[in-house]
Amino acid sequence: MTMRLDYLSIFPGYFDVLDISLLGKAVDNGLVEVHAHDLRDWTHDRHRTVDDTPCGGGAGMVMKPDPWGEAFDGIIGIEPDPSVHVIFPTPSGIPFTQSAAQELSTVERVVFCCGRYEGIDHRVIDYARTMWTVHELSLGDYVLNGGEVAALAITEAVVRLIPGFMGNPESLAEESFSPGQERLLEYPLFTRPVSWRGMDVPEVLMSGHHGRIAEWRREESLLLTRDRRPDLTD
Ligand SMILES: N#Cc1ccccc1Cn1ccc2ccc(-c3cc(N)[nH]n3)cc21
Repeated sequence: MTMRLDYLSIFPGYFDVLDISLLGKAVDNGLVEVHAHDLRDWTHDRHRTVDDTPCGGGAGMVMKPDPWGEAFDGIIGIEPDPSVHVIFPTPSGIPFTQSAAQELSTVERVVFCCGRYEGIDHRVIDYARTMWTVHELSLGDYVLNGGEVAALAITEAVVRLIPGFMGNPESLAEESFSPGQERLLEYPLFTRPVSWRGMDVPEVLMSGHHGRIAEWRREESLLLTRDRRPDLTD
């Protein structure tokens, strides 16, 4: 299966980076197909206007609905199709999680709608919900200037889970937040040299005793999780 990814933004250049590294390889081997679009291509005025003042007053500007609607018509189509997943990154979205990434990794088509300014006219999202499967997703409780960086983060989390993308899929199964894994943070990792700037790799890891190593790693994960993410231990 090839996943088609479309990105709608006034800064489509953000997505040039998808030609690099593992994602570039996924494109080369046909696992994913990437298309970035400039929202301004669907404006008709001399200034290629995409924003206007908010109805009801307030600070900043809001993205006009018209360019989005015309871009949807051109990129996705005018017929409803629930198999198309449309993602609006937004600070007011539901938290994006590994399980959401897992679900999205099985989808054939994803369209990222990257807003700017103070956000997109709400009717755009309401319209999209009548046509496709819509996800309003937040990366976390902090505010970015637009949806592009969030779209890149979601893309990476999703595409790496597509079967055939990662060289060693077994490593995915062991990761924190993977299904079936206890919700613990990753234990500290070490590699050679065994001694570096007066600091040594913990002896247990050099013991070859797999039972003790597993026990040490679990204990370290429990301590780290309790200290940094007590919410995961509920
Ligand atoms: N909306 C909005 C908004 C509201 C207040 C202040 C600034 C913005 C900027 N902005 C415009 C589009 C857009 C998309 C996603 C995020 C976003 C996601 C996470 N998790 N943080 N920030 C922000 C975005």
